[in-house]
Amino acid sequence: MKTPLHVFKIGGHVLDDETSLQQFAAAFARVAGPKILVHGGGKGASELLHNLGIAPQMVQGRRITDAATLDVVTMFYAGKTNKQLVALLQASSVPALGLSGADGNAIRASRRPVREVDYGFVGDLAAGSINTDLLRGLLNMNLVPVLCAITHDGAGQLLNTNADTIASAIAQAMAGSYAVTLHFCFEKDGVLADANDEQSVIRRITPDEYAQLKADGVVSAGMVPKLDNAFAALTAGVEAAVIENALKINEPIKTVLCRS
Ligand SMILES: Nc1ncnc2c1ncn2[C@@H]1O[C@H](COP(=O)(O)OP(=O)(O)O)[C@@H](O)[C@H]1O
Ligand SMILES: CC(=O)N[C@@H](CCC(=O)OP(=O)(O)O)C(=O)O
Repeated sequence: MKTPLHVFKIGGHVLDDETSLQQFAAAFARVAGPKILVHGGGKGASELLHNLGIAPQMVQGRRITDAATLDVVTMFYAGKTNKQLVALLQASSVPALGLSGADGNAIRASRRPVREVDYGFVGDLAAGSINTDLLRGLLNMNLVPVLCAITHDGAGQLLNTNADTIASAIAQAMAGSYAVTLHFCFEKDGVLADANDEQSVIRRITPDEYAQLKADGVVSAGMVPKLDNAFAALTAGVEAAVIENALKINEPIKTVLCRS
């Protein structure tokens, strides 16, 4: 029997609000057993870039990351956001250890090739990108790795990688030795059948139902890459994938994704 491992991802809206973050940290502390946390911060990064006079640019959910943008997001994700989150987790007695993908060679990426769009310093993850030995070693020391969206190419270049993709890649890579549950946490209680009705959580979704929800436009925007990443993880051997409210991770309300 494989040991259970919980891989959590939290995103922009929750990270933006200190009260929500404190509530998440307290709930996260109650999750038993080995766990890993991946965080984004895209919403705050866009606000900061805007304030610095750099126009944020997103194409298909990925940030066009020129050299100036890379500097800002590195300072923001690997600096302020990661360290503030680690401090709040420590305050909730979680033995958190903050890492970028460069630290301990945790996540190696390759710069996205220029095709129709030049994404700049955006990193894609291939098989073998995740340093599973490092993560296993940290978990065996009873530490909780807290990873941000900054990766590296192994030749000295930092890169910006979507945090949902990182969480899914970690879940898939760790599935060889753990029974992994992947949790995508955000500010709603799950995937909603009606975007205007917070009570309309769809409790389970199969791949066929997902295709229909996407075609009908019920699932759109940032939820599409989240569900694509979650279903990809299920196909690649992750035991379970859920979409849930970051403030209610220990409550039964959530969307559970099913293989069929
Ligand atoms: N059916 C749906 N149910 C819930 N959220 C949805 C749905 N379709 C689209 N969304 C949108 O997807 C967003 C989540 O994606 P995103 O903003 O990228 O999250 P994060 O920054 O947490 O990764 C929600 O805030 C919501 O606006
Ligand atoms: C390449 C790319 O798009 N990177 C993302 C990384 C942060 C992220 O994914 O944040 P959320 O999960 O909060 O959206 C970005 O800079 O927005």
